[in-house]
Amino acid sequence: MSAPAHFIDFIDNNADKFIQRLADAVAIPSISGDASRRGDVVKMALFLDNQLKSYGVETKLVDLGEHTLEGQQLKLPPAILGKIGTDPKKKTVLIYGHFDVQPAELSDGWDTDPFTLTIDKATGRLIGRGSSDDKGPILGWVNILEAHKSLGLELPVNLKFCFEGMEESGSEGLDDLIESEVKKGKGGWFDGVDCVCISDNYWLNTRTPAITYGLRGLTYFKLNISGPGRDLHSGVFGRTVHEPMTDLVKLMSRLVDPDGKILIPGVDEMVDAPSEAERAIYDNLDYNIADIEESAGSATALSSDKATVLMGRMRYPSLSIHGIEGAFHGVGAKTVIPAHVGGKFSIRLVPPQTPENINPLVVSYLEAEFAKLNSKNKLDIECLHGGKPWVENFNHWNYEAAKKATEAVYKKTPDLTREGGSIPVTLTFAESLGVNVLLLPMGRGDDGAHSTNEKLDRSNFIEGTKLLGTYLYEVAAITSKA
Ligand SMILES: NCC(=O)N[C@@H](Cc1c[nH]cn1)C(=O)O
Ligand SMILES: [Zn+2]
Ligand SMILES: [Zn+2]
Repeated sequence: MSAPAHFIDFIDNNADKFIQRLADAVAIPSISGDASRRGDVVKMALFLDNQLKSYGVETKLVDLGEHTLEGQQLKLPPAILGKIGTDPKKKTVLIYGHFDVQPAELSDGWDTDPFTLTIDKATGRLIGRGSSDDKGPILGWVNILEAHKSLGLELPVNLKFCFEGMEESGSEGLDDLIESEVKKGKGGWFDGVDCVCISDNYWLNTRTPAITYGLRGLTYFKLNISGPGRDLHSGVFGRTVHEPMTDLVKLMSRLVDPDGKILIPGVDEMVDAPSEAERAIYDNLDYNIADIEESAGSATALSSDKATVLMGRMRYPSLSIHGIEGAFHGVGAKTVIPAHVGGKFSIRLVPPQTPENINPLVVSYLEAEFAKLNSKNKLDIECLHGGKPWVENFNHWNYEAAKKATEAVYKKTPDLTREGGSIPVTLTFAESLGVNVLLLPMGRGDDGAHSTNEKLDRSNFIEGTKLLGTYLYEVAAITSKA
């Protein structure tokens, strides 16, 4: 059962309206990691809830409690649970997405205001924070609902939705919600779910659609080093007191080599080398070094061997240094010794690594390295958040449906990929619901998620909406034969 032609036509004929809806969503700066933007994350939840309701979805906003951010006690933004259709003869597909975004400032190097969707007519790029990660994909589902309601067309499957506003900040509160719904059994929100579909990642390149069966996990650290009672004049106190920034830079330099090797004993060693057969998977993906260098915007790939680069992203851990809170970073030449600095880094994890088995290695290594500095400053190691990696069985009708839908819409066989990023809730869905989980990306490898000038190509938004809709029809078709 392929998607009806009038559904496909509706998507084409309403493309400009869908892009306006994306512009309205991008205009809400729903940055979950910024306490001053918490009201905007809630505003975005209400915007999305309203859209879902207007196309016939029964929803509930779930209070996830409170958390501490930037020293403030804040209410977590609500999660949105939704459902439409209860036909026992149909499969039930659970859709997950997130409506929060990463921080973005014009001064980071954006060419346009990050929270005004800018349409580049020449390239078809829809530029704005969240366009690809993840407002475009979640609005793809809304577009599908609108099409079915407007056309008086029955959905081919029952749908349940779980949308959250804290994904970019560790999905706080969501695991507890899912687990408490699952515990309710028959009456629980996720009762009857047959499979899960998540659209929150990217193709490998700019040409070939992808289906994704793995994600890396994450553990995120902040190393706080403090000493002097206040910021000091470097002319008065330089070579006079232990400097927190000097200690921190030394410690951070001992985490990872420039070639990506992780220096914390036991971390890289936990992961087996690939077999010949596994290596062949990476050799055969439609990908070349030029793709990574084009999307990175620089000819700086760690190797000229494509399988090595791909495995570095998909099946090995990586350690990245993100920034230093409290360090002088303004214009000019301020001669300050910062009194407190907080160095941030994270490790992307792959099976069998988890925050539980990796964090003790990180903490004991850093404590030992700090002791070697003989500094009188104080070190405090904070783990900000974490999540486990996930790898799925792709020999399943859920993946078959996604492959057929991709072939129908894009006339291409999709790449089967593992993703370097993390979506902590994926494993929770897989384990607590016991059903197959699939990632079906909408955007391209050069979208620049989390970066400056994030974009979603117009064609990916429109064809991607058709893809997600067609996938639902293929789920219905495949499972009705089984
Ligand atoms: N599109 C998924 C995504 O970007 N996930 C984030 C999750 C995260 C964790 N901490 C901060 N963000 C990712 O960085 O992979
Ligand atoms: Zn995302
Ligand atoms: Zn993201």
